[in-house]
Amino acid sequence: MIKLHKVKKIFKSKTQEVVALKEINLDIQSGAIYGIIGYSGAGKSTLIRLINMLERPTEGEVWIDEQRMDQLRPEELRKARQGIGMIFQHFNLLWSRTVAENIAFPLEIAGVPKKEIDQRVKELIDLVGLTERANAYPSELSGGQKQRVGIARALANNPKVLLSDEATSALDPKTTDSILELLQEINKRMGITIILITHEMHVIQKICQRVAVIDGGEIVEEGPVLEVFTHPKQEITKEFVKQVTEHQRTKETIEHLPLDKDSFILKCTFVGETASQPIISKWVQTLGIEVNILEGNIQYVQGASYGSLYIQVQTSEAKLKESIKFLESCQVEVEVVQSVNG
Ligand SMILES: Nc1ncnc2c1ncn2[C@@H]1O[C@H](COP(=O)(O)OP(=O)(O)OP(=O)(O)O)[C@@H](O)[C@H]1O
Repeated sequence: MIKLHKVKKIFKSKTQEVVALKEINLDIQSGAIYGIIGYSGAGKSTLIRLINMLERPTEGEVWIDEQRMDQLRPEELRKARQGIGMIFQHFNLLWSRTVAENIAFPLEIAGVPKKEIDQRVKELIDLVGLTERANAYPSELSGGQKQRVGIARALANNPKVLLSDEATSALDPKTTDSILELLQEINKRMGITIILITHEMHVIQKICQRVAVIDGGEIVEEGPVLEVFTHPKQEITKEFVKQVTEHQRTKETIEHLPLDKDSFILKCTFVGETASQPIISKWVQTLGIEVNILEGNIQYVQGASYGSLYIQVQTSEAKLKESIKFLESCQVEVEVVQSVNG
C-alpha cells in the first residue's frame, strides 16, 4: 500500500514561493495500476517524484508499506529506491551505452556480480521484446523501442513499484497502446504496483483501475475508472472524459443542427448491460414514436461497455417526458441537448 497523508509541497526561491501541492491524501493498493491525470502545471510530476523522494514533501507523510519514505536516512533511502522503478517521457537512456548496457546499469550500481547481471539483462530484454536489439544504441531505436529499454532498466532490480512519468506522451497512438499493453502484462505477471501520470484520458481508460484527477495542486476527484468515466463530477473531469468519449466536432454539429418545431435531441448514455439491450426499439414500440439516430459510439472501460447515442425525436413535450421516464426506468441516462418547442 502506498499512502500520502496531508502532503504539501512548496518550492521556494529567493523571490517567490510556488505551492505545487496543497494537501494531498492518497491511498494506492498494492498490485494496482493507478492513474493520476491533470493538465500541465497541475502538480503531477511533483506528486509522482514525492513517492521515490526525488522531491521531499514540505509537510506530510509518504508511506510505502510499513516504511515512511520521508524520514529515511540517505543509506536507507538508497536501498528503498531499489524497490521503486521509474520510466520517463524522454526515456533518459545513456546514449553511449547499448540496450544491454543501459539495462545493466542499475544492476552495476547495486553491486550485482557480472554473471548474474548478464543473466538478468537477457531475461529483461526478452521480457520487453527486444531480443534482436541487445547490441543496438539508443540512437538506432524507435521511440517505442527506447521506452521498452526504459521499462527493462526500471525493472532490473525487481521493484515492487513502477512509477511512470508521462511515459507514452512522446509516442504515437499505436506505439502508446503497445507500451500500455506491456505495462499491463508486467503488472499481471509480476504483481508490481504501477502509478502513472498522464494528461491523456485514453491512457487511464486503457489500463488503470482507479484514477485521481489533479488540478491546481489538489486532488479534485478520485475513484474507480468506470465510475469516473460514467459519472464525472467535476467540470475538469468531464473535459478529460470527453477526450475519449466524444468527437468534439460531431457534438458541435449535433448541437447546432437546424430542427423542426417540436423536435428534441437527446443524448442517451448506456452503461454495462444496458449497452447491449434493445432498449431503443422497446421505447419506439411502447410509446409509438419515431426516432432518428444521429450518432453513436461504444467504449470499453475496465471490462464494461459504456456507450452514448444522440437521438432526434419529433414529438410533444408530454411524450418527451414519458420517453425520458421510460428510458430512465431502463437505467439509461438522458440529457436533452437541444430542443425546439412548438
Ligand atoms: N523545482 C521547481 N522549482 C519551482 N517551481 C517548481 C519546481 N517544480 C515544479 N514547480 C512548479 O510547481 C507546479 C507544478 O509543477 P509540476 O511539474 O508538478 O506539474 P505537472 O502537472 O507535472 O506539469 P507538466 O505536465 O507541465 O510537467 C508548477 O507551477 C511548476 O512551475
